[in-house]
Amino acid sequence: MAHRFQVNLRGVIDLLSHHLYSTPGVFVRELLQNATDANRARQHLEPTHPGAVHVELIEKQDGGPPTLLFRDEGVGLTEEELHRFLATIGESSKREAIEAHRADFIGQFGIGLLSCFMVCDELLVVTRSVRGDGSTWEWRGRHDGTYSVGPSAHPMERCGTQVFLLPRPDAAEYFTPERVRQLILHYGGLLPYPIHLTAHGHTEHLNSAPPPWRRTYPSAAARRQALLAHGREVFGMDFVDCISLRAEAGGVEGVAYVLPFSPHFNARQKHRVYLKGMLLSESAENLLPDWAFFVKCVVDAQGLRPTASRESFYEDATLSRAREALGQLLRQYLVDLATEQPRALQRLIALHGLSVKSLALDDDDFYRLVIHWLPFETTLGTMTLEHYRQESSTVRYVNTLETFRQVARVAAAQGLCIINAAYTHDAALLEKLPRVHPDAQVELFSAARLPQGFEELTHEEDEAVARLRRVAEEALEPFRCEVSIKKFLPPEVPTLYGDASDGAFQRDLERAREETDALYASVLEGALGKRSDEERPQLCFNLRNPVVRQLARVRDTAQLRLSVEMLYVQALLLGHRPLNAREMALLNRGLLGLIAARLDDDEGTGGMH
Ligand SMILES: Nc1ncnc2c1ncn2[C@@H]1O[C@H](COP(=O)(O)OP(=O)(O)OP(=O)(O)O)[C@@H](O)[C@H]1O
Repeated sequence: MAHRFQVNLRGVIDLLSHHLYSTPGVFVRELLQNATDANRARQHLEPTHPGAVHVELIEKQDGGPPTLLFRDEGVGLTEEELHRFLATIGESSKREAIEAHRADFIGQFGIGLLSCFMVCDELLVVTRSVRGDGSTWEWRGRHDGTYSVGPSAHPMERCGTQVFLLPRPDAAEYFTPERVRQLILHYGGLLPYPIHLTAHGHTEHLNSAPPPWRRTYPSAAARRQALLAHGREVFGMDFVDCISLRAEAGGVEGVAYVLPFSPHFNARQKHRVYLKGMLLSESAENLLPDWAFFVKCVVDAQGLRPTASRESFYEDATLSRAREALGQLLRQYLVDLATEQPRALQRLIALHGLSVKSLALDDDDFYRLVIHWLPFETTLGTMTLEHYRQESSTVRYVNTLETFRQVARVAAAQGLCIINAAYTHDAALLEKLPRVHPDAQVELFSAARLPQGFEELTHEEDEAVARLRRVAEEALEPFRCEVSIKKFLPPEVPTLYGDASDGAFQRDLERAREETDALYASVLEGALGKRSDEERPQLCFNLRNPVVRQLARVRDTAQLRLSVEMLYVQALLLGHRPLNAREMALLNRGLLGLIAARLDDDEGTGGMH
């Protein structure tokens, strides 16, 4: 025999309140939404019906928390509908509506009314249907899952529905006039039907003004001021600029605000989104393309679908078309800035360079428009690509921070401009340059090439450093590092360590070999074995440096070797390259050697008293 599932209502309410809804206050949203949907459904039958929502706090004689009443003049419910739609979780009349009308409703899941049980133990619905025989019916539902239906002792004069909420003592805070007013404005401030609130004998029309982007203004400047003021009110910050949004797909309308600070890379902004005038979420993330993280939006959508929690939009084809259209508007904003207000664009790039770079990477036309405005860090300071290309026909860049650190000082002293493209998107943007501007030359710069431009030694100098060269070659042979001695600027730099672009990779391989087991080591060995002599790293000594000149005169071979080893390790450390085990040992030996030599000196001269 088949049995029916039993649903424990308390459990379901608990589930909703803890996992689906962010706060008990959402019951106001659900009731406003039901009243709005009921008004709409009635307008489908009687197009001239005006529709309104009345909310009232009815004081109790005993001084206890007032009863809250939501009243509409919508379609109402028949006795049969009360049983079907109110007593069955997941049943919704809106799902049955014909396709053309279904999209007009906000509700669709048949669970919204349950949210009332987060703040009350008993719910009374009194209703008179436009489709019924004129009688008034009552449905009384309780949090324990029981309900009763019967004819009402208080017949309604007009069709519509009244929902009475009898507060639970611990939820009394939701039943004060201030709180109800604030919740109505928060969730329903943009709803298309007038919402009236009556409390202490006073009635107020709460949503009299249309949303700021739909109002008319005497001038574009007045509109901009009003929209920025709205942004300040909603998000509590002063935005740099505002961009009007409108997308046919999903019927989206609203404003995007340009953030006054640089957000984290790819930090998805939380947008305030309304669905048919009802606040859906203050933290919707999926509305804009990923690159557009420089704006925060307020939008109202007529044709997007909510998720069951109502707190974001459902990912479907319409949402993706809407996202695409909104992205186009933001792109157009940037294009207009580039062509009409380049200074404003530069200010925006200074704040939101990452967003702009990210879009330029995906979009060739936009790239062409903005690439020359984009700033890059170079060995000669930060400059735009336009500035760079005025100075040098070939764009040279390095793609790791280590290489940049290694070459920056020396390259700058030679007047060589090299871009640090280790930042997000920079290397990819530069590599794209010749594709978009065929005359541009772009080159990945290798630190090993830097010494090629250094001044060669004279014959006498060459002879004077012969010993230094020999000792250095022997000392660095175990590290497969070659030695050269030249003259370069600045004189304060004693050595420059340079390797080909894959040098760092080779060093990583060597370090990995030290740290892995035999089997894996043999695999790495294969990779290392392929390395040719041309790829060997090089330590270039600078004879302009006083220490190096002094070294050339040192007679004691052991002392000379120790100094060379220390300069080698120092050069690696300056490039922020991790040391391998042998290099660590070298550093330790060198430091201890220097300390010992210093102590010997002190003892010799009677340094300790
Ligand atoms: N004010 C009202 N006037 C007429 N019918 C109503 C009213 N409130 C609720 N109903 C009926 O009760 C049903 C269930 O309402 P409920 O709020 O639980 O779900 P829903 O609005 O259909 O969907 P959702 O869970 O998405 O809100 C509705 O589909 C509607 O038929």
